[in-house]
Amino acid sequence: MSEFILPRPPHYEGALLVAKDVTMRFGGVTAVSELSLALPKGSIAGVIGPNGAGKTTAFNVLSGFYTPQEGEITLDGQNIKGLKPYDICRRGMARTFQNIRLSQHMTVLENIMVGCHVRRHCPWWMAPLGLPAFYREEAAIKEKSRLLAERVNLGDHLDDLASSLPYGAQRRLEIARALATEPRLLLLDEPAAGMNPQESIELMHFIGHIREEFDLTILLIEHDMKVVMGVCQYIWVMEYGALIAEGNPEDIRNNPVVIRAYLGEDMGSGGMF
Ligand SMILES: Nc1ncnc2c1ncn2[C@@H]1O[C@H](COP(=O)(O)OP(=O)(O)OP(=O)(O)O)[C@@H](O)[C@H]1O
Repeated sequence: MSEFILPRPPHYEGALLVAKDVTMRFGGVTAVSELSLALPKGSIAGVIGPNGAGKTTAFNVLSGFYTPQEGEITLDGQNIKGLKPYDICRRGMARTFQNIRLSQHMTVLENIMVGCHVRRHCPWWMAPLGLPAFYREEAAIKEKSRLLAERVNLGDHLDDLASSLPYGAQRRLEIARALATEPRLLLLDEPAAGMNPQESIELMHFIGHIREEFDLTILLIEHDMKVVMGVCQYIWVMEYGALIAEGNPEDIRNNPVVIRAYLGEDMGSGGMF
């Protein structure tokens, strides 16, 4: 019997996001190597791997921040490789960042409103003309943003600067801004980073709830294995840019190749899964 569970051929049927043989190089460094994955609609899935495995680069490639040298990427059957992040966002993919990228000098409400502008119908030049349609839409955007702020427990902080929020709240604000773009697919890059154990548990419930409420498919990168194992139905494992394993949390937890990849980082298998 084989010692480990090899990555399976992706099941493209019913997948919202598909990557086929995607390779991304930076000069001599191959950050992502022949990555293939198919993310089923409505699922919550994770990408894990040791530091430098290529996870964030994979997210940057999937969301249009980098164009890979090789491979194909489709969202709901449509090619998105080579499109700009804004266009990919308009097609229904939103994301958060490993290093929080909020407009720190803007308020909570303003940050969420920025996300809403992706779906704005009235062009900016209507504003100086004082056209009522523009102001009606602006009011609707404000109301939608207020409701989203409430949804992420920031309803009492609408006028606070993003920079004044604690770390965990900034992460929730990033998620609210992503939700404001009305995504079908949400990519979360290390959503539990910097959170204490109680906040991480709340985050797991929150991710499950927003998936239901907003009819989302969610792909996340996470180092906190309790969060990954608790919330993901399916997991891809990367090492040195390539997939080394995939499967449900049980498969991954017991996969010697995965344990070895992490042991190589001195993380130990006992406590981590
Ligand atoms: N813009 C870049 N230019 C050159 N090399 C890069 C660039 N971005 C990433 N890399 C390299 O690609 C490899 C993968 O990095 P990446 O940040 O994607 O890993 P990661 O799995 O997200 O790591 P971590 O868990 O530490 O965030 C690393 O060797 C990194 O140094």
